[in-house]
Amino acid sequence: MSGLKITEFSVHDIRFPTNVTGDGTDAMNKECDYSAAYIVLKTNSDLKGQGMTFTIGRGNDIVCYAIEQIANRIVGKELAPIFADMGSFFDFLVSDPQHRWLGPEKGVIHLATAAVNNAVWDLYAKHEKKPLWKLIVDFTPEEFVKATSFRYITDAITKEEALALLKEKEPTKKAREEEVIKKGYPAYTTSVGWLGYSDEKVVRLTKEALAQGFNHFKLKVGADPEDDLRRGRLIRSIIDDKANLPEGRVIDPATIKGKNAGPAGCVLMVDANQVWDVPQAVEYMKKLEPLKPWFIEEPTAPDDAVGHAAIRKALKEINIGVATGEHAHNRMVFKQLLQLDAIDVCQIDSCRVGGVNEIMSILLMSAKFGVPVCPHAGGVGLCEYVIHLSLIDYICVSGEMERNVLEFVDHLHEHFLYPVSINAQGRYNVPQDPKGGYSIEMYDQSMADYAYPEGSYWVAAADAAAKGLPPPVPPHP
Ligand SMILES: C[C@H](O)[C@@H](O)[C@@H](O)[C@H](O)C(=O)O
Ligand SMILES: [Mg+2]
Repeated sequence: MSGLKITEFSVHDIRFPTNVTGDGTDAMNKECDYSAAYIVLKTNSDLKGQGMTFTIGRGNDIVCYAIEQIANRIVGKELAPIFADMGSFFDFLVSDPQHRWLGPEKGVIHLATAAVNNAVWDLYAKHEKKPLWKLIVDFTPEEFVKATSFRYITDAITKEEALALLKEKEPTKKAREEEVIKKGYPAYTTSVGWLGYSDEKVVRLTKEALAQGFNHFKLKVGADPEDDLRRGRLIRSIIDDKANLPEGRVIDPATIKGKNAGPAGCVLMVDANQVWDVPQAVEYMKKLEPLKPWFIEEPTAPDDAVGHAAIRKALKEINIGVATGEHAHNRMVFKQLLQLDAIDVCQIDSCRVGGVNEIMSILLMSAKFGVPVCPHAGGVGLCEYVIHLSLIDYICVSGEMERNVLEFVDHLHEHFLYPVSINAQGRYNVPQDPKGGYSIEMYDQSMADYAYPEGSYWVAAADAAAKGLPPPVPPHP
């Protein structure tokens, strides 16, 4: 590898018109075009690294500009010393005082950091000819700790504690790797219950998801309690009826323990996307108690760790848990959520925090505090990313899988060269292609068609708008 260098990069504003079909909508985000602020890192060899962060449309260009500014700092850098010390590389990425002033480690600048950092991890994995998860799973505990970001979290977990935790899991790693390759990783679906879907669509998609093997379903709530109850009861009426289970389907009790599962072994979760104040969240969730959800996700402002703790305490008496994390912008927010006993489920986002190194910190803290990690994946490319992170969590860090569920949304996978897939038991297959890296490479054609505003789709949409016609509906396989 001697002499391998980053020589240049290109940044792409790619937007998919999910708003046309209402995909991805929730009580806070009633319109959204799933978008990727995407970077391709080039080297003085054939090797390329791809990375992205997720936005919901407008504003993707602002993130792209920030990505350019961060990527400028790594052009010309040799890769051997970076790969040998990814922890120091992360510190370098977040330590430019001018960029740091814009965060630190939050907001647009941190989203951009994630895209660049994830692209370097992708390069590293491809260079080693391993999928990203396997690259990290093959680290020694010492290498794992070296690549993790510990700044500002040593009051929650020290390097020594992390090392001890990883060493304890080390002897049984191989067995877990074999098991998950055979069985797949547990998943749940959100794409049955987007807020903008009609009741008919919710019913149809719930039946389809059940037939596909899912037994965990998430519904968007928070716009109107009567609507939520009606939609939730519709879903419950399908998933609680044993007759609807696919033939021969047996649900493992370990996957549903303590989750308010219904008589057919199915679990419902609800997600409010931050619409409530703390007391409102408690009052509203009391109204939704008949739905018996396992948890309420994002009940209030994502930075409010104390507020989440208060909601969790209040909802304990009606046996509803609290989940959050998709908008928790760095490891320090997760630290506080864990230290305050504020969450039952930790929902990391692969590109809202600064990329893989920071995820490793959060996985370690969650394992120490005994909180399951169920990553957020409602967006474009996020499912492709997070399966790698859940595998790292299971094989190296927590050693637990059946209590966990990884979010799955069935949108836009056709644009990726190494898309995720779900097996007949409703579980994620393990990505195995040695060329796939962090699974985020997009087809050139997709990047060209959906580039904003010059891609063929957006030109056609602008033409339609000029003629007063509705936007074209993109083909879905
Ligand atoms: C706007 C997005 O689709 C969100 O609704 C989505 O990420 C969601 O919160 C989720 O949990 O998947
Ligand atoms: Mg959510």
